[in-house]
Amino acid sequence: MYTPIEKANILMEALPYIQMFHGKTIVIKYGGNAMINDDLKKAVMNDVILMKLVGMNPVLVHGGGPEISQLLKRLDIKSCFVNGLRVTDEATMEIVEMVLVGKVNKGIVAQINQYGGKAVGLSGKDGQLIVARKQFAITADAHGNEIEEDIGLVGEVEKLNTDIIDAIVEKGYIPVIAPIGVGVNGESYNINADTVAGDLAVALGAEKLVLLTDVEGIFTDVADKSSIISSLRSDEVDGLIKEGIIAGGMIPKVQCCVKALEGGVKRTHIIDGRIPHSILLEVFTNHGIGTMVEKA
Ligand SMILES: Nc1ncnc2c1ncn2[C@@H]1O[C@H](COP(=O)(O)OP(=O)(O)O)[C@@H](O)[C@H]1O
Ligand SMILES: CC(=O)N[C@@H](CCC(=O)OP(=O)(O)O)C(=O)O
Repeated sequence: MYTPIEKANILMEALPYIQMFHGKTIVIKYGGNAMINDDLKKAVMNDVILMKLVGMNPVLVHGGGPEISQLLKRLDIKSCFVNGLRVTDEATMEIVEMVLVGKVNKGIVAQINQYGGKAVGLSGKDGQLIVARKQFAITADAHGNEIEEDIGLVGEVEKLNTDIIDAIVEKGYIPVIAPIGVGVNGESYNINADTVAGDLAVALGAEKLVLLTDVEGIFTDVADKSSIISSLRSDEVDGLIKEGIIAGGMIPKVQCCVKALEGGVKRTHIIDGRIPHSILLEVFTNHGIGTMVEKA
């Protein structure tokens, strides 16, 4: 148990961070276990509500890959990934949009509102927020030559029209964004949620980008928990990828941090969404958690 003075000191630790981030935008990519476990879910929602109430502007971008895969399985549609991106034909796109926009997005919005926050859900179609174009996956043919592989309705961000976010934030709401893009002919595109979060952080001139994941952060040896890298410079990233130290799903995450830093975002963090209130610990305390990726 803490004494009253210890409790007061803990609260005071947050003051410089509240001052530093007052009026500033913080983009949070919400995904992984923190989206499945009820207690973790509640902790994330309350962290975001707290940030908003002390004058920060949190913007939540959510994933939902596991929920999409679950429904596809129930419908007997196979999930297939190339470079971590879901191959998306028309039938899959319909499910992706139903799950992300209809279910996940509205679920998050309802929960934030239930806990006393004010949230508005958007997909990339609302206010033409995320204009997208088709993305090809870069793979290799049998001779090792680089080729562009058609992965269907997977998109990349072409343009972000952030007016709708500005309007919502100005009215005191927390924007909750599903990573669905809209093409020039009104067609839907499936976009990786980390990518949307990174691009949006740049477009909004965010102070911070926080990516929640299911590991403690970036390790030099994934098998050795003591090898966590607490701070990484953006010019070290390519070398770690080439050496195979950063691999798999961590590659797009760290690359999206680098892109965000190059686009002017001050700080980017990859943190463990399995820790209750990990966002609070990162934003409001002296001992940030996970891995911070900073500009070289
Ligand atoms: N150097 C590394 N440090 C930490 N995780 C790594 C590293 N290299 C590869 N990974 C893998 O990346 C995974 C995180 O990516 P991913 O599973 O796509 O996350 P999410 O589901 O949160 O989007 C980790 O679970 C881990 O298996
Ligand atoms: C193109 C692509 O792969 N899109 C992702 C979109 C959801 C997502 O990114 O969810 P997570 O963050 O939970 O992985 C998908 O279809 O799974």
